[in-house]
Amino acid sequence: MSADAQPTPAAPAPTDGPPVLEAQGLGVALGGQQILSGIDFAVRPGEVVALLGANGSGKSTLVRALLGIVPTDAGTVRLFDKPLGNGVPWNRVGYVPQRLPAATGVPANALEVVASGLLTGRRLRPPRDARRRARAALEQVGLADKARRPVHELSGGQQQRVLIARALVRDPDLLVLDEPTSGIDIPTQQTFVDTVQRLHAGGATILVILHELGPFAPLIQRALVLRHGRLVHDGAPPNPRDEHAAPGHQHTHPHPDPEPPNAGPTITIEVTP
Ligand SMILES: Nc1ncnc2c1ncn2[C@@H]1O[C@H](COP(=O)(O)OP(=O)(O)OP(=O)(O)O)[C@@H](O)[C@H]1O
Repeated sequence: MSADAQPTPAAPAPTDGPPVLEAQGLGVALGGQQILSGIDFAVRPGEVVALLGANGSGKSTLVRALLGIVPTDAGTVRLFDKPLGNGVPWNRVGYVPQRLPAATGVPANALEVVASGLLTGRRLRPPRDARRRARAALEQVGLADKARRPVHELSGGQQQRVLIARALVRDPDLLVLDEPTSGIDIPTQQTFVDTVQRLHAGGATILVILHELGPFAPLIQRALVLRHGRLVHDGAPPNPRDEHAAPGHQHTHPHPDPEPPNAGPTITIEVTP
C-alpha cells in the first residue's frame, strides 16, 4: 500500500506497563576507550524518543549496545522486559542502521535485502508471504520500481530507504532508527516520517537518533541527549529555532562535538539483530 494513500491517524499517548526498552548503569568500552558510562533510561510502550548529541557523543554506540550488537562492560539492558539475549522477541524489533553493512559488493537485490528483515534468530526461512510483504515495504519508501536492482547499484539515499523498508517489513513493535533520513531528499523524508507516524499510531514505540529534530519534530515526545558518552538530558525535546527551524534547512549536516574525548578512529561495522 502506498505511503501517501492513507490518512495519518492521531498519535496515541504512551501507555503504562513495563518499559519496552530499559538501560541501567550501562557502560561500553571499545578499543580500550570508555565510550559510554552510567547510562540510565527507560522507554515506555508507545513513546517516541529522540536520541540527540554531537558527532562522536556515542549515539550509535548506545543503540548498538541496546540491541546487543556491541558488548556492554557495565549495567543491564532489557528489551520487552527480557534481558538482552535469546529471550528477547527480536522479531518485534526493527533496526535501521546508519548505512548498509558492506555496502559495496552485496550481491542481493533490493527485494531480497528487504525480505531478509523477516529472518530473525532461529527463523532461517522466510515466511510464505515474504515477497509480497517486502514489495509492500519497498512501496512505502517509494522504491517499488527498484525491487530487482542489486543494492550496490543504488544511490546512498536509496540504500538507506532499502534499510528502512527492511525494518518496516517486520511491522515492528519497537523501531530503532540511526539517523534514518540522512542522505534522503526532503519529500522522501516526509513520506518516511508519515510512515513512522502511522506505525506509532498503531502502537509502536520509536527510538530515533537525530542530529536535528527536523521533519520528525511533530512526533518527538521526549529527548535523550548524550555528551561525551553520558546522558546529560532526559526530558522535553528542544525547540527548533534559528536556521534549524527553516523548512528548507539541511538537517543532516555534521555538528562536531566541541571537545572530543580522544581522536580514535570511527569503525563502522554493522551487524543487525
Ligand atoms: N568499534 C569502535 N572501536 C573504537 N572506538 C569506537 C568504535 N565505535 C565507535 N567508537 C568511538 O566511540 C565514540 C562514539 O561514536 P558513535 O559513532 O557512537 O558516536 P555518534 O554520536 O553516533 O556519532 P555520529 O553522530 O558521528 O554518528 C567515537 O569517539 C568513536 O570514534
